[in-house]
Amino acid sequence: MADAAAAISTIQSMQIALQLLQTITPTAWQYPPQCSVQDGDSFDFIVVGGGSSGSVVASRLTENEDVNVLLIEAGGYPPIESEYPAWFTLLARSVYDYNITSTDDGKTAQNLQGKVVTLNQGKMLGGSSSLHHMMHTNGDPEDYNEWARMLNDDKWSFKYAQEYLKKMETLIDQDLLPPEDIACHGTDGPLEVAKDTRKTNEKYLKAFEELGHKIVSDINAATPAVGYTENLFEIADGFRQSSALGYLGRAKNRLNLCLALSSSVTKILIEDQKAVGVQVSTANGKTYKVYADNEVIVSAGAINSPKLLMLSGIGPKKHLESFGIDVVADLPVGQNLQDHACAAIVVKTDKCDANTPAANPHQFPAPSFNGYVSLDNSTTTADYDTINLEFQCGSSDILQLSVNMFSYSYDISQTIFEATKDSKVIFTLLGLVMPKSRGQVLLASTDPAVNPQVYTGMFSNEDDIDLIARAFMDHVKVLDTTYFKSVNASLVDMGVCKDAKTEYEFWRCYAVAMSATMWHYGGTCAMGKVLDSDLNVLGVDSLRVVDASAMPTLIRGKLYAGVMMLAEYGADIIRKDWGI
Ligand SMILES: Cc1cc2nc3c(=O)[nH]c(=O)nc-3n(C[C@H](O)[C@H](O)[C@H](O)COP(=O)(O)OP(=O)(O)OC[C@H]3O[C@@H](n4cnc5c(N)ncnc54)[C@H](O)[C@@H]3O)c2cc1C
Repeated sequence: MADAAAAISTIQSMQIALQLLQTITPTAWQYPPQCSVQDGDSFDFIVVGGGSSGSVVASRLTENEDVNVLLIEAGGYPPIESEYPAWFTLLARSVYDYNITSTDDGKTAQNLQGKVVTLNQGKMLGGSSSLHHMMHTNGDPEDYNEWARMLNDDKWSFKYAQEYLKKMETLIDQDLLPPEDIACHGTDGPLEVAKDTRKTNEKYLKAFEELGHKIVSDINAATPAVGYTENLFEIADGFRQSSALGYLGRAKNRLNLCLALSSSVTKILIEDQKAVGVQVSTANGKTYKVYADNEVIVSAGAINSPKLLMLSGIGPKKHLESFGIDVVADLPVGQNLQDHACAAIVVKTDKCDANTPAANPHQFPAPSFNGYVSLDNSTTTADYDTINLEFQCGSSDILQLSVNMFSYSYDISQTIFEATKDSKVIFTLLGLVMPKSRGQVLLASTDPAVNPQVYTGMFSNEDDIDLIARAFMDHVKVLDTTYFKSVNASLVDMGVCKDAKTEYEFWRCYAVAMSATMWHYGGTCAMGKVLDSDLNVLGVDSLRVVDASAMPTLIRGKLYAGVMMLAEYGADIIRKDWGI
């Protein structure tokens, strides 16, 4: 416990020291300057939230210099620790995070601190892309084809979505991939991505190959997206490539883009079922109203977008009425919350590598490889994925990750850390790529400063528990492969589920006991439920939602690339609708 408590206190001290550095805004030069906004000002478009999606929308709309856009962001410029890829742990639970936690359901997350999930979300320009973990995966082509089927609108099918997946990116270090993979990538988009290849991963990939898994050079080029692979990251020249850097960096000299930072939208102004503007509250206590001649676009993320809509009278009628909010549109806002539920295991070896160099802050903090696995022949798409990280003996990184990022309890974090004291370990996060469970976001108060209530709904669907148990049983077969046997690999005992009678029972219990988030929240203002397939809010004119909440389902990968595709596509739909 002593080490875990010390790790938290070290992180908190570093966060405070770095906050002081941020008072001179050392990173601001890379982004648009702030502009002065007056009560009553009007713009062609107002974008709420300068995060991953909002940066895309504001940047794409202002490519036309006849169009003026106000981008309103609750946070400020990203701090220096956001730029160094290895330092993301310092951003979790800091002033750059909304510090939203789930509601204790008495079943999941019971080995996380406070028995709740810490639902990190970036509160700064670039939003969650300024603090996330930078793994760049497109999901499976079938994910988008499924959206098209659900929405009865072919424009979301992969053949069109792929154009936007390519439009957003520039693949650098092309020599690390074969030509057929390169053809699946963009070459002049705002977001730079690169492959992270490390020699130490070879033995692990070989072990999974021995079990019959495919090893793929690039999961984004694989159809179906199944196999084991080293990762592509949104890291270029040693720095994080957030959407703010990529998209707003390009727009920093545009006079038609007005950026308001440290400003929270507290309400969407709606007259006669038409969004006409927004009400804003600034960090220094000013409030004002601004107006949109064309549209208001909400890009506040999968937790804050539904909150803002509900505060503005758009949401489930009964729920809004219970808070005395006048109902503008009765829609299932906040329902359908999805996340990639997961749980961690740690495998311990009898090895310690001598003379390991200090971690390079310009790289992802540990060698990593991911697996996307289909459990049986009845499905061609993946059922589960794993993120696998190798940590050296005595690594304090794994402790910080466990205690501050995953928020495992001090006891569990200490158990993990003890395991590394005399052995190299592999930390694996195993999750379901297409969970059936659903949660919900509800208002906790009519005060816009209060975080909403989030019920993750994790493992509320029995099929998810069955699937993840089988997935764990499948994954741990790797302990019987040549390499893992040669280093006497064994699972670290987390002290949970001692009463389980069978292996299947153990993993069912373990997955729930050790459940955590992959931070891939989506679906809370889904197309087909709250939005039409052009991202318009049903029953309210001149209002769209463009962010992770608009996704009808998650994608079978990490979420960001899919969200960016949706934002690129959304910006194009808006431009076409307005002929700009
Ligand atoms: C810790 C973490 C790790 C992750 N790792 C990965 C990964 O490795 N790979 C991957 O693909 N995905 C990852 N993700 C998921 C991915 O980052 C998100 O799905 C994606 O960034 C969401 O984009 P968004 O535009 O919906 O929301 P955000 O990027 O969160 O943007 C929302 C923005 O709106 C602002 N805002 C909110 N409310 C208001 C308001 N009322 N007024 C004004 N502004 C407001 C916020 O401050 C924020 O800037 C991770 C996410 C997290 C949190």
